[in-house]
Amino acid sequence: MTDRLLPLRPVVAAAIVDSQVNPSRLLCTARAYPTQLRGLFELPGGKVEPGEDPESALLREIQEELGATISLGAELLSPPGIGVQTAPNQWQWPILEGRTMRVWWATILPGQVAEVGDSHLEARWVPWEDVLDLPWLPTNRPIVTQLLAERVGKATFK
Ligand SMILES: Nc1nc2c([nH]c(=O)n2[C@H]2C[C@H](O)[C@@H](COP(=O)(O)OP(=O)(O)OP(=O)(O)O)O2)c(=O)[nH]1
Repeated sequence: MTDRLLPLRPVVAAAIVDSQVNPSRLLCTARAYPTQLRGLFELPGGKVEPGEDPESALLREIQEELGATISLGAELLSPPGIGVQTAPNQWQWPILEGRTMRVWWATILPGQVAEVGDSHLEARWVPWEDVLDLPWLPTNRPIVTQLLAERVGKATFK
C-alpha cells in the first residue's frame, strides 16, 4: 500500500500569545521548507502521529520545533461555514494539501524561550495590529482573522 491510500494525518497548531490575561502579541513562525513555502508564516505545530492524541502531538511538536513547553487554552473552533466537517458537530480548519488542522490558544511556560531550529527561519512576536500584514500561508488567513476576532471578550484561557 502506498502513502496515498492512507488517510492524511491531521495537523495541529498553537496560537501562542504573550499573556493569558491580556494577550497583545502572537508568536508567528516562518517556514524553512519546502522551497515553495519557504519564508511564509504559519502557526507552529505539525502532523499528529498515528495513535497519538492531538493535544499531546501539539506539545511534542512545539517542544521539537521551538524547544519550549506550552500550556494549552481553549481550542479555536472553525465556524461551520468555513470548516471541513470531520465528525458530528466538529469542523476543522481546511489547510494545504487537502489536510485539516485544529488550533489551540497557548502560552509558553514561565522562564522558557522559543528558539527556532531547522524547520523555521524565525519566530516573531507580532502585535495584533500587524499580524495580518505578514505573508501567511494562504489557507491561514481565515484562521488569523478568527484569532483577531476572538482575542478579547472570550474565555480563551480558563
Ligand atoms: N504547522 C503548520 N502547518 C500548516 C499550517 N497551515 C498549513 O497549511 N499547514 C500545512 C503545511 C504542511 O503541509 C502541513 C504541516 O506539515 P509540517 O511539515 O508542519 O508537519 P511536521 O512538522 O509533522 O513535519 P513532517 O514530520 O511531516 O516532516 O500543514 C500551520 O499554520 N501550521
